[in-house]
Amino acid sequence: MVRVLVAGAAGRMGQQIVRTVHSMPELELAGAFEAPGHPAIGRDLGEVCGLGPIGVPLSAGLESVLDKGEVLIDFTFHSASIGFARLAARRGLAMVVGTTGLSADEEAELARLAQESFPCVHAANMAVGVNVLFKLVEKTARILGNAYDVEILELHHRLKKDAPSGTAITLGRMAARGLERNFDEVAVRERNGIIGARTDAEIGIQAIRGGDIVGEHTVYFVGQGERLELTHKASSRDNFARGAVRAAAWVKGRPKGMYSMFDVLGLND
Ligand SMILES: NC(=O)C1=CN([C@@H]2O[C@H](COP(=O)(O)OP(=O)(O)OC[C@H]3O[C@@H](n4cnc5c(N)ncnc54)[C@H](OP(=O)(O)O)[C@@H]3O)[C@@H](O)[C@H]2O)C=CC1
Ligand SMILES: O=C(O)C1=N[C@H](C(=O)O)C[C@H](O)C1
Repeated sequence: MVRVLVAGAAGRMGQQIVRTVHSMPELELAGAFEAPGHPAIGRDLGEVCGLGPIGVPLSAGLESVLDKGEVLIDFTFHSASIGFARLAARRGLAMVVGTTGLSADEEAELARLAQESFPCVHAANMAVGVNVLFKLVEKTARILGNAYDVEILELHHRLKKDAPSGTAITLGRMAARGLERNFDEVAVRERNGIIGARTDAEIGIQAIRGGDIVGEHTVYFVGQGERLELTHKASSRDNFARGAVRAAAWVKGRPKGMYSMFDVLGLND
């Protein structure tokens, strides 16, 4: 039995994770919370998530449920995730972090805290199909090489706060790895005005926002006279949540350190 805590449990991903954990007998929904002051605090979590009453209240803040759980699943907001990681580090609480939009400093702090104090799975996308796409993009970039321009397009719902998506950034990093380029040096995140010809090395990323698009990513390898497009389309949040819950079961009892979904899925070369 894995005792799971869910951060941001009234959010889009939080609700989906609650429903997924609730459906799995090998996992126990030990606690769930929103930030103090959230209007749903005190309500039955099952009511909040459309399950009907389950006898678990939505609590106020991680500290109020910290002692009840073994693994914290976090899909919230970059600054909140870092706060949770600091608390997890003090208690040795395992974490699954799906939150995107972390700054470079926050990414580094999360990695340092995990390496020093607790096991953590961190991935911009927990869907199996996207993690296969990450591998395909690295391999495709290595095969096609410098003769093909790499461009990435991502589409998400109108309420998404960060851009470009964490998945698009990871796709860029995988392409850069395959091409032996430094992604941070070659990434181009916006184009506007008289920008001149495209450079050979750049990897472009564009973001579209609208309606209720769950998440779509395409990597274009554009050559002379042909192009290859690799696309993933999510039509529900279920695959993200199932990946996160699989990671939670996997990470319990692991040595402290930072892990990815490649570790969880056995996709490391
Ligand atoms: N790795 C993956 O597979 C995926 C990652 N994501 C990422 O997950 C994150 C959340 O996405 P989504 O669910 O759509 O966003 P939502 O805004 O719907 O949910 C986030 C929830 O976290 C809450 N929250 C914010 N700060 C705190 C805090 N300090 N303590 C407790 N709860 C807090 C929010 O409350 P409030 O509304 O009051 O701010 C909200 O309920 C994003 O970064 C997104 O990119 C999304 C899908 C898949
Ligand atoms: O905010 C979202 O919705 C999503 N965010 C993740 C990201 O930024 O990559 C993953 C998924 O595409 C949905």
